Amino acid sequence: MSKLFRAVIMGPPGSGKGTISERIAHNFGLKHLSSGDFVRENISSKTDAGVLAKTYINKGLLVPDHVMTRLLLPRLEEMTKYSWLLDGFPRTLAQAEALNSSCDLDVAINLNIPLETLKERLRHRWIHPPSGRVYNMCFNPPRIQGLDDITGEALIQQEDDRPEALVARLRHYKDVAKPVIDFYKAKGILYTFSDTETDRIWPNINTLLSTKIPAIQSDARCASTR
Ligand SMILES: Nc1nc2c(ncn2[C@@H]2O[C@H](COP(=O)(O)OP(=O)(O)O)[C@@H](O)[C@H]2O)c(=O)[nH]1
Ligand SMILES: Nc1ccn([C@@H]2O[C@H](COP(=O)(O)OP(=O)(O)O)[C@@H](O)[C@H]2O)c(=O)n1
Repeated sequence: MSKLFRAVIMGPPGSGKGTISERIAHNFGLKHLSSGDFVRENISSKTDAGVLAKTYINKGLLVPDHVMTRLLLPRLEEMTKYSWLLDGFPRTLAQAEALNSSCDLDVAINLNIPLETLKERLRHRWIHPPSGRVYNMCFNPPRIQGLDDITGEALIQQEDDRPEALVARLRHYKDVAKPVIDFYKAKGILYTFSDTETDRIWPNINTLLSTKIPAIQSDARCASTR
């Protein structure tokens, strides 16, 4: 049987994980699994995990490991036939270890973006919650201001992108990410990309994945979930 491709993409809030994941999903035909979207779906449908998660997100904190793994791992079990890219999970060493016991990763992409760039981007980030589509009023604005390109529905700014929650999120990210980065470095699968622009990072990621993915059988591929 041919091998499926499994990757994670890590980086602080605003580092471009969602933007780059969409490009990867589109170019390489992987499933893009966004942990942030899973959390938001659970919040909207008011599941127990969603109600609990919301109390942390509103404070700019990470959702506890046991809640995140309970949300995420069952979704991965539904994906055993597919190649996928997991965006935003793991965020902590405990999550990385839980993931490690359920599957073998091929690549861990780590986005290293300066703090000032992150702050600036998130100030301008607007999303369309039902689809998870992400816009930026400067970098990729919607065709009509304030409205989603596909549905014409209103865009919103997420509570946790507001400046009060943002600084706490960014600080917390740094503390918890270091052991995860070290974990993947020790496994020899860590690839770090540093720049202020997604468009400069993207060609390097594209080249890396082109060397890793061709071996995958075409019927194991599938379109992005979005
Ligand atoms: N100015 C600028 N904005 C970007 C760039 N890359 C992504 N963005 C925007 O920055 C925000 C954060 O990107 P996103 O992909 O949501 O990051 P994530 O939080 O890591 O998933 C979004 O509004 C993106 O449209 C870039 O190179 N330049
Ligand atoms: N592994 C994860 C993933 C998301 N989350 C929470 O869900 C929020 C939204 O996730 P996201 O990946 O869309 O957003 P960013 O924080 O990258 O902008 C995060 O800010 C965290 O509060 C978490 O706590 N742990």
